[in-house]
Amino acid sequence: MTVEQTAPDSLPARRLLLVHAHPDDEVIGTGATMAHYVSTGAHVTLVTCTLGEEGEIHVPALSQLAAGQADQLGGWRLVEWERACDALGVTDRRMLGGPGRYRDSGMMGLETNEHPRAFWGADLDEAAAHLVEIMREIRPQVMITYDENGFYGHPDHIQAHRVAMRAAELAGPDGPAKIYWTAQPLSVLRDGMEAFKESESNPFADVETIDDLPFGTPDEEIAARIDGTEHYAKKTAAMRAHATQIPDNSWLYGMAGDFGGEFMGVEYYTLVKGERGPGEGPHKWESDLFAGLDLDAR
Ligand SMILES: CC(=O)N[C@H]1[C@@H](O[C@@H]2[C@H](O)[C@H](O)[C@@H](O)[C@H](O)[C@H]2O)O[C@H](CO)[C@@H](O)[C@@H]1O
Ligand SMILES: [Zn+2]
Repeated sequence: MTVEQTAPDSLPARRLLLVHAHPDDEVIGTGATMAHYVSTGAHVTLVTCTLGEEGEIHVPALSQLAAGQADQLGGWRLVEWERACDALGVTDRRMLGGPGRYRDSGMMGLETNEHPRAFWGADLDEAAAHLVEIMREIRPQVMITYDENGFYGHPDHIQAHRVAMRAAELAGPDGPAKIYWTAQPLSVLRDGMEAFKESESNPFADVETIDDLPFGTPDEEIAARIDGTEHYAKKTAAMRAHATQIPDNSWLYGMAGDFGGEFMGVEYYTLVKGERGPGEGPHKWESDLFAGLDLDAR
């Protein structure tokens, strides 16, 4: 956990800020991207908004930590999160407002959404102010967060989107010049559905077509494709650190098993602020989130 301020003049030239909702989101959606930028010398700052107190527990020996029993899952996931960040090489990792300030709201519509510290009910400008403070310290040129649906509709993901976008607005010139939202191209989802058809743990088992999924972006609306396949071992180690959330038989390991494919090793983004830099392929996808930026300008 980074607690001391980072001296502005000690910052590397490229600075990436990621805003996620729960411990484990960072690796599932952006683990390869984070490992890639750490390995190429950029400063990567992860801000996670809750401790994930309301999560499932896939480690039977820890089942009594659950919210309805000892209510210690948040503290345990904090340690999982630190270990996952260590595996990715991310040293600057922070909880929004400090560990425990905002609580995991649970799935949409549950009573836990009304908990007095539930992130879903947080005051937007108060929560954004914590992030503005980090932006003023780090001055990230690039920020990654979720789309307005939080990628799949979880209240904490939707709130993380709102807080991140509000903070970028309030931070003015210290805010990011480019903002990306996590995305999955429809072509990759289609390939994934085909690839998992015969698989025992199939994430697509409950859907007829990819149109039934709460996420998916037309390929032509994707702006960036970040290839982190060389960081296979780091991403898998980071996923294993989140053992309460990602069981050993998770379909995610099936995707990671095909790490060289367009699944876990490659991550995609839409660009919602800033100019798209030079790109490749039929849709001119950027292969670098800092493409087109004048890094000396900040
Ligand atoms: C990836 C992610 O955002 N996970 C959240 C999510 O977890 C889901 C939740 O436990 C649900 O009850 C399960 O059926 C589903 O499989 C899980 O992905 O919501 C949790 C509660 O808010 C959160 O702790 C977890 O990080
Ligand atoms: Zn989440």
